[in-house]
Amino acid sequence: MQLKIDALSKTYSNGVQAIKSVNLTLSQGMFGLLGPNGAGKSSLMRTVATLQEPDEGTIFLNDIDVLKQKTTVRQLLGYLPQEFGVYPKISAEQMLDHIARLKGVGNKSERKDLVDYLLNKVNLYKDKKKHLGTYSGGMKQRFGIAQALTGKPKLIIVDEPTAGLDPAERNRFYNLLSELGENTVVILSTHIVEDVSTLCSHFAIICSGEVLYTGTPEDAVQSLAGKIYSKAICKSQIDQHRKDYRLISTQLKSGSHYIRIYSENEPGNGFQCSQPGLEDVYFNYISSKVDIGTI
Ligand SMILES: Nc1ncnc2c1ncn2[C@@H]1O[C@H](COP(=O)(O)OP(=O)(O)OP(=O)(O)O)[C@@H](O)[C@H]1O
Repeated sequence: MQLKIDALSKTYSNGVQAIKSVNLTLSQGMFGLLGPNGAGKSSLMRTVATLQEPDEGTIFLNDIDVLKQKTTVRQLLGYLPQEFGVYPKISAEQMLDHIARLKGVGNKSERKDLVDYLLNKVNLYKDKKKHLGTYSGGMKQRFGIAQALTGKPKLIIVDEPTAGLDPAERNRFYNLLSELGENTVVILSTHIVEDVSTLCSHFAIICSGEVLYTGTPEDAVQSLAGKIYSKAICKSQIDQHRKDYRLISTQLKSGSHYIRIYSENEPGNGFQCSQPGLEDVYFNYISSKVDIGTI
């Protein structure tokens, strides 16, 4: 399976250009689409999920023309949108049964087996009779994955699934997502760097509708080796350092302000060379587009 996006653009009627000539090629496995709020991730996801039209460009899933063969794509698609509404007075079991029926599983016992299998997979089997309205945020997200997996999808899109989950539930969710990549293209849209470093073999950084980087997390981090420097400073010195250096992030740790800068050469002035991380890669690209103080 391969998903190929070429020269995709979208401008909304209010004039916001949410996608700017995006080119991306995704193979099977987990692909992270990383970007700050408003980067255009959901616009891109909705377009790939056949829910909105671009102004220009093409998307192919193998030889299927995604923008033209919508019904074919929908049969192969599992989608967990950012805003995943549930019917509060229906149990998980009833809802999944209904979704399986909509996805064409007509035989009742086959459907029951499928629903049980999926609920077991997302660790909700024991809660299957509970109304969805009583589920916690993490349980709802796991249910969202179960519904996205109904019908053996070849393309799975999960849009910011870990936002708002506590660390334990996020871990549970990571484990679940890590199993999805085999034989499918999985696109995970997120603004959380850890989501990408934990799960994704490939990723892209997107900001203001543009793809700024695409590759593996390892290569991205390696490209910054020996170029990230850090030091602790007073808050009042931040603005001056912002002027003097290419400041890529500031962090408050135990009451002290730590800054990280990108520099091709040894900057002196008390800076220590620091091991780069994926967060540095992210901020390094994003800071070229937006004021990191606003991220
Ligand atoms: N239906 C719409 N009409 C007009 N503008 C829109 C619409 N949907 C999104 N936008 C704008 O397009 C830009 C990209 O938004 P989008 O939701 O795709 O980004 P995102 O990366 O998913 O952000 P977030 O993480 O906040 O959801 C933003 O400026 C947003 O305000």
